[in-house]
Amino acid sequence: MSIESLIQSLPKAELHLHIEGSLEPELMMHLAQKHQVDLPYKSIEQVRKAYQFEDLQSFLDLYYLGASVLIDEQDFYQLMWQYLCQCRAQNIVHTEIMFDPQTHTHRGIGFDIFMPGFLRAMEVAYQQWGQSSQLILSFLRHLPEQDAIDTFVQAQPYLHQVTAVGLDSSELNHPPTKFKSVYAQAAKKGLKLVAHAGEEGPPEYIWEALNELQVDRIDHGVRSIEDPELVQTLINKQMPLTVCPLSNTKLCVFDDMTQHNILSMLERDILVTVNSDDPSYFGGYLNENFLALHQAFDLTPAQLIQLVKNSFKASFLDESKKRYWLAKIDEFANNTD
Ligand SMILES: Nc1ncnc2[nH]cnc12
Ligand SMILES: [Zn+2]
Repeated sequence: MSIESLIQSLPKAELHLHIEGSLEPELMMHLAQKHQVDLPYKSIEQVRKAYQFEDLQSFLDLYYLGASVLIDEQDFYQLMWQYLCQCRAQNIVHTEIMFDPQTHTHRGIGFDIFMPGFLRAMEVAYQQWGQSSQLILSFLRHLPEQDAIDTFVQAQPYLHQVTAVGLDSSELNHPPTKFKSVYAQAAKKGLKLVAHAGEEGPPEYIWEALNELQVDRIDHGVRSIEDPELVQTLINKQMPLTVCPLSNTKLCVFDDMTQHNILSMLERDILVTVNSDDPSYFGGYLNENFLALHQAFDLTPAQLIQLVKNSFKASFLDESKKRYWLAKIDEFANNTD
């Protein structure tokens, strides 16, 4: 079987996906028209043309602008539904989805609007084809910690439907330690903890996420390679990194895909996984990320299978489900030798 067919047909998990970053230009333009939101784009082509980024902030500016078209429950339903349909098309059997409440509450759109929309789509996808999905509530790190604490209070009625909390948005000058109290509150409620660290920020931020926030996973973490002691710690702890290759090249974290360090990290036995981050802004969903890695590095089937297995190992699925999918992948790999 070709590696392209293997990428498509292996059952996969995705662990780093911002639902607001899956807003396709078509839906954005449709919702802008529906709600009379004034966007600086006249056509879908113009939206796509605007997606040239020089760093994380230049992307975030357009990402928040795009999210401004999401207003009512049906909009959030449609957004989630379209992503879950992509999961089905790409054979992503389990997904852990980040959402940014403050992006919406700051515009007067509350949890009572977006949560029912997200949850309804997740339920329909589960009923229709058994799609497995979980939610990660992510705090915006460019805002004060008190804002995150207030957001966490607003989230209380929905916490039983949330698996983890996360930390995203502008990384530089907003170290993980800033959010120590709200992470302690989330841990007390039994939530899992993840945080973006070492995307643009220094290895020190990854240390802080580990030691101060006590995270279960690091989102990105590609700058860990600059600190040998940190690398050894990640290996010893088998701390998962949710790496996003197309995102990293689009945001100029690496000059091009051949410079990416995910395969060197894999070789060193760091628990790296492949993810799409914000697929409509970065030019591809999960399979396109694997294909881009294949084009740059000529992936072997063994490397691909290891990366896919890592995503299940690093997931928040219960142990029996993890074992089920890991066995399925082994079975698949043995039958396609
Ligand atoms: N790659 C990324 N880094 C930080 N915040 C984000 N929000 C959406 N995508 C993000
Ligand atoms: Zn991200």
